[in-house]
Amino acid sequence: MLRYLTAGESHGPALTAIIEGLPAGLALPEDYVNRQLARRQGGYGRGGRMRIEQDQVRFLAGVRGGFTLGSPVALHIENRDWASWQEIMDPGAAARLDQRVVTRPRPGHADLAGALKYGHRDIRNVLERASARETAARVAAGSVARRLLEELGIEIIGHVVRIGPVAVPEPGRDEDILSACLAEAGGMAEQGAVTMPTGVETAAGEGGGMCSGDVSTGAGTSGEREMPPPGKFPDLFHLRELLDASPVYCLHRETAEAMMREIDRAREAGDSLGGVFEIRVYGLPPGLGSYVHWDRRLDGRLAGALMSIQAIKGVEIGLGFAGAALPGSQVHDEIFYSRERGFYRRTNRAGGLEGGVTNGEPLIVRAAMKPIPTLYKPLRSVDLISKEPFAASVERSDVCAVPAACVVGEAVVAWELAAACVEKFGGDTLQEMKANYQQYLDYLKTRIW
Ligand SMILES: Cc1cc2nc3c(=O)[nH]c(=O)nc-3n(C[C@H](O)[C@H](O)[C@H](O)COP(=O)(O)O)c2cc1C
Ligand SMILES: C=C(O[C@@H]1CC(C(=O)O)=C[C@@H](OP(=O)(O)O)[C@H]1O)C(=O)O
Repeated sequence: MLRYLTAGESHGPALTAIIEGLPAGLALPEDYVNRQLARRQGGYGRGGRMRIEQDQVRFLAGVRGGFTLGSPVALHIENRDWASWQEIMDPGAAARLDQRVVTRPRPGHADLAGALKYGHRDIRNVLERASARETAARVAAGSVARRLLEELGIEIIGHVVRIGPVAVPEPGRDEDILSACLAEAGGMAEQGAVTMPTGVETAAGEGGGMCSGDVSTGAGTSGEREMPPPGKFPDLFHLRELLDASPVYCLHRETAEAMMREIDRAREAGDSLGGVFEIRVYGLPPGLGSYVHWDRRLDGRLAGALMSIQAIKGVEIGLGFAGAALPGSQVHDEIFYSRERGFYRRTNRAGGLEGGVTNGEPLIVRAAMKPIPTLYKPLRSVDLISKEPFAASVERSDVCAVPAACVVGEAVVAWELAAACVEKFGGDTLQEMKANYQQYLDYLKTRIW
């Protein structure tokens, strides 16, 4: 079983995570995790705190010479802002508990509910842990999971599709959102797919028909389109470069610019914005998750993980809510067979999951983030102690954090998928896990062809 816990206050000395259940022998360079941490810190609309922090992971246990040992992995991320908060946040008796006390709960944050639940009279005791600063630790843990998935030829990519009222254009009948954005970003979609760069050779390299990674079979597709030969993937390396170059992690250039203008408008108005991001996973074998129990369904686990991210209020898989308005004939992905390709689909409206089990198509999930609760033009609230009406507290804040949340989304999706892989393929060493995976792929070949 793969599990993890995080600890740490936003302005405390550091964030910590402990991960258990990783196989021994997994290469885990700090730089790999740091790259994801840097992406999480990015995104247009972030507040002043991100100019202070420079998140870097330090492994404290479970890793030696850059490889996992099989023992629990402990990791640590320093809070640079601690330097300004030491007196107030000191874990010892010296803490100045009378300083920077917060008593005016912000609507939409955990302030009031948390203070009532834990008996706090200073809301600081709530916001320090409710803060999405915690997501730095989750991204670090998720990066470890992502590294494991790479070894199995499974790759994750996320992009922002909406910020406030600005969304990437609805895809045409024969297009899905990612390929439409790609085409706009420079005709990449036309270049088509390339073979998977990493992973278990047979999972991707031999193209055993497990992974049909065509972006054109994405959710939002109402038309049908032939998929490329099995084992082909979109050029994820290039895609990631394009995405990282966008300040809002959106491929559609015009939309990205409009998103930034909208964030500027919100900032000037003392307001905040939410949005929607989409995560896609390529190279998944059929058979992860299970329909046999509610808590083993992968759709439920993924939705739970995404909903557990601060400010995420909705999750869709595949067509999601749009599917509810359509007849079944326009929703379900018909099954075809050919000698070259085995079983295959021409559409992927299910988003890669049927019955809570991966079906071999790319996974497509979207999450909706509400607007940031802290407003520079604060909403009305009531003082926790005096019960007098006041404008809510203004803590330094982001105006929009959807791009950052997208990186967190990638991390938690990676985690759930890695956990499902560990559950299915097991093994104390990476070598053993890969051999088990290979055996499963060999078995699948006998069923698919
Ligand atoms: C990456 C990220 C950054 C965030 N930044 C802020 C912020 O600067 N100010 C704020 O009030 N809320 C911010 N939030 C949202 C709050 O953490 C969140 O709304 C709060 O914890 C209450 O949880 P809930 O919205 O899930 O109910 C952020 C969320 C994420 C995912
Ligand atoms: C620190 C992070 O995000 C924080 C999340 C957050 C909140 O209320 O969720 C409030 C802000 O905290 P501060 O008041 O210290 O600026 C954000 O900066 C981070 O993402 O690393």
